[in-house]
Amino acid sequence: MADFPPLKNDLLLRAARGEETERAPVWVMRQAGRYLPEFRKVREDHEFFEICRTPNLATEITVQPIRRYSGLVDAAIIFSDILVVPQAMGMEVLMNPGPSFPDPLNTPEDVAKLRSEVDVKKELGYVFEAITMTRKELNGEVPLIGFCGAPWTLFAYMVEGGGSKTLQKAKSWLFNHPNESKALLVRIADVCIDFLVEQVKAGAQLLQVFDSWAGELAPHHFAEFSYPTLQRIAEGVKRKLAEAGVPVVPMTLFAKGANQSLAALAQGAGYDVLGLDWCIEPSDARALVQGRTALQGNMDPNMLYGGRDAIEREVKRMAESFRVAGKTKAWIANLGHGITPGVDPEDLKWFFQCVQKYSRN
Ligand SMILES: Cc1c2[nH]c(c1CCC(=O)O)Cc1[nH]c(c(CCC(=O)O)c1C)Cc1[nH]c(c(CCC(=O)O)c1C)Cc1[nH]c(c(C)c1CCC(=O)O)C2
Repeated sequence: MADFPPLKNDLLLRAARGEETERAPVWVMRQAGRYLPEFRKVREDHEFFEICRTPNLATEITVQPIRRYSGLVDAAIIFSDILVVPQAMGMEVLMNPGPSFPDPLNTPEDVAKLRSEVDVKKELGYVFEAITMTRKELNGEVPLIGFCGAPWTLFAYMVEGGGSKTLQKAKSWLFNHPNESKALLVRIADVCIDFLVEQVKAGAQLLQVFDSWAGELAPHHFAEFSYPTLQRIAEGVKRKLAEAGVPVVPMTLFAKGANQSLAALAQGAGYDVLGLDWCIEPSDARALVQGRTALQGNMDPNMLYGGRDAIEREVKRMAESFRVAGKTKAWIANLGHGITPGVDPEDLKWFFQCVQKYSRN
């Protein structure tokens, strides 16, 4: 592993380990994105996946919000996309403007079109290069988060061929071909494990798994189809890191909409942090996880369109609801999903400032 500048702000890592912190660390999902004029400027000249594949561009965009919000934001997340894993498995993915797969998996026979062995170093080496380059560029200012999509969410994109309101095709697979579906979910999980392990070797200091479509499944279907592969990833990553003699990093699971499954996830999925969407009261989530995991979240991203007073009231309320016995502890402040393109960057700055103010112990 490369030698990196010492970390100056470890709030994120301490909160992820369940510790009390002087204030809550804060970052937001999609913080390097279209709401930032400096991001849109780079996008004028470069395609989305071109940026992902060009380490110095991915590095530049990853650090844009860290520069703009210096001292206010406590983590960077590597600029990439969850759909680089289906690409590594041999699928073509376009971004125009949403994701689309020209040749999705229509039937279980189509699985034969995927690469039988995926060498993540060969297919996704550009991500690892970007991570190493970003760690150097960050100069220890904040920790760097690596990530991947959850098998169920990736499976849904690979079968649907893009976004979908109903997930009719993906669910038809689950219900008509449960065994083939589970086999594919495990195959995706195993690529995710190698991908996350290599991200840590390249310099990622915390890992997040995004199960954006978790809430589309009935809780018992989530338990049957998604949970086992989420557990496989947490177990596999931690075991492989330990075997390689690499310090194990904290892992976050963001299973959007799976609030019914929080207690089960905290019990046995193997993650250090569970991310929350805004549809659950933080104090209720605390009761469900019983102190077994830290929590991340969870302001409704659309609150950022509500004006400064509303943002301030909401952050104050959220910070109180996340407290444990009156203290800020085991909490990573964030939105309940990604920030959207229309947000005024100054309103996000206000959100960060409010978190710093109201989460102080
Ligand atoms: C489902 C999903 C995707 N990608 C991702 C998810 C899981 C999180 C979630 O649920 O939002 C994860 C993701 N995508 C992106 C990141 C980068 C890191 C970050 O700042 O959070 C991360 C962590 C960049 C991106 N990924 C994408 C953009 C915008 C693309 C552009 O610049 O035109 C960015 C900044 C494109 C993307 N990528 C994806 C979609 C559906 C879209 C189009 C819709 C949209 O724009 O929000 C797939």
